[in-house]
Amino acid sequence: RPTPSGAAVPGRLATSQGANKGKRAVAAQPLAASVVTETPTLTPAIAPAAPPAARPPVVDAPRRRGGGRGAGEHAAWKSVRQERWEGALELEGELPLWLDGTYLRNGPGLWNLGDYGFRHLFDGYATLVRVSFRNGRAVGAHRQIESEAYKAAREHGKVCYREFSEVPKSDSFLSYVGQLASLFSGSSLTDNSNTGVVRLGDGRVLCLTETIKGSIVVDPDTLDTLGKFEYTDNLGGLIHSAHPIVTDTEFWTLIPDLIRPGYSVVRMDAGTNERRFVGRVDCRGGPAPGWVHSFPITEHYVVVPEMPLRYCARNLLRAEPTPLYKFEWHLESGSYMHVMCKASGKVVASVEVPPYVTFHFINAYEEVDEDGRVTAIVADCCEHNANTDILDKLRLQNLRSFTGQDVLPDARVGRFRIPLDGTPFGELEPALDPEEHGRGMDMCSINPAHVGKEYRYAYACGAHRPCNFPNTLTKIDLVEKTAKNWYEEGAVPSEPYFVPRPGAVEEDDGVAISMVSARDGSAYALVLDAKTFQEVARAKFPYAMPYGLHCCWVPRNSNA
Ligand SMILES: CC1=C(/C=C/C(C)=C\C=C\C(C)=C\C=C\C=C(C)\C=C\C=O)C(C)(C)CCC1
Ligand SMILES: [Fe+2]
Repeated sequence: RPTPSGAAVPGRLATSQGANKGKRAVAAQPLAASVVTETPTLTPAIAPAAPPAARPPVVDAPRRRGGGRGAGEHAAWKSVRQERWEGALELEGELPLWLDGTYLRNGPGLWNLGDYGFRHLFDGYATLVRVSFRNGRAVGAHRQIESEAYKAAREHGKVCYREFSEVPKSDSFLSYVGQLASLFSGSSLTDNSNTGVVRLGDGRVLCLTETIKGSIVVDPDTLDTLGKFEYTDNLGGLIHSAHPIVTDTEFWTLIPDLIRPGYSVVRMDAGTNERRFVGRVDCRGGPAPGWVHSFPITEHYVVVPEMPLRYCARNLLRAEPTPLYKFEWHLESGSYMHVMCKASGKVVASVEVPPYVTFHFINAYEEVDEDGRVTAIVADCCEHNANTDILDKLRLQNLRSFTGQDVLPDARVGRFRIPLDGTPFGELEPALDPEEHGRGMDMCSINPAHVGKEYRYAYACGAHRPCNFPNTLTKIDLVEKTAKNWYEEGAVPSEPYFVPRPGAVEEDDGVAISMVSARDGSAYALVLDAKTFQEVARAKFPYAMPYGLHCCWVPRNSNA
């Protein structure tokens, strides 16, 4: 049956009123077509195109379908059960009236193809969630992003592109040869943009992953997939950082060079699709660049991390996942931090630092002496104690089998100090006692007005132990070196996203919004007062919502 998007998905239509029957639900404005397109319980989240007998043999033994309703499995790790939904959300508490705009959250929400369950959290097809706030009310929605990878999987009932740990299974030697060829061209890599979502300075909203082809433009109101974001330059490359730094006027990103190990630092003006080359950083260690999921900038510099967890072209080609997926650990190669001047593209510092593992930089800023000269760069990140175990812990099987044992590896706020005076070494120390946030630390945000500048507060996910995944929200005070924590038994909260109050002067004047998947299968957008870190409201979805990664905020009429 066609859904409003035209996609054929098995299921039934129900109005949001039906879904919310008997509850105190208030619509922000009349919703013409508020629909649930739901798949019946325990049927595939995506219908296979052909009956199993007609499908080519599967090389890998199919894993038991994850995402079932098995007791003990948390809803955070189960595939979203509908292709799309929109409706008014039931409110508990009072939303601030100034909160006027749309919170968007991206993430890998669909980990099943028929009976086949994906392995890793990062493999899932992208699910975009929206919560629009207006006049103290909230309307929610979600929708699958229509990447080529997702559309092909839906059509053929199998993985057709190379995901984080999943690869297409060849059914013949010829198709294997074809796959190898497509791999070298990059065309077999996924465009499943399941990682970040950013609002560009010109108002376009982009969903992103680490492949350049996985930059997809979406409509923040309808959640329609509008098409590929085509970069009109000739910079090439297959992968980039999943987290560009975006301001009202520009977009900075890093493009790793896997052939001649290094990174291109590039910049794109708002309103254009053309990235411009700013400069190149050569790697100090080998055999490949370190993984750059994110990086920080300051007012005048771009910080380029080179960690010993490095890309591995061979692992990109492998049919079965290796222990570190597309990466390899090269402790002997050293760990480095490089600093490039934004204006000249020159590398002004390149220092060796203690080994580290990070996905997410929090922020960076310049340290100046009494004459106003920049003497060092301070860069903070969510650091996993130089331990790659976290990648294995994020396998779905591990996430779904929490037995009460404390298995989440320790993490901290790692603070780098990179001197600009030619000293060959930089420092890496915890910015505060990690016990303050339960030794869990990832998925961070800060007040956007402080990007690249001195700052005091960061919002992130921390831990209340024992746990197998970050299960608290934490507000870090980097001056007092303390944390305020939010915790609810059985809750799996996603990145707390800071939204400033319009006109705010103080850094923490605003709210932190997080989507929470609760143990009882419910899900809600939690709004915390960023100053006190106390709950002000929750807007409840009438169905379970899987875990998601990153968010952005689109203020109302920001483009008018
Ligand atoms: C890495 C490559 C690819 C895919 C990357 C994807 C899909 C996502 C990466 C997401 C990350 C690193 C998220 C980190 C989350 C950390 C958490 C929740 C930590 C919690 C710990 O306490 C492609 C697209 C397959 C291409 C090759 C490289
Ligand atoms: Fe990320």
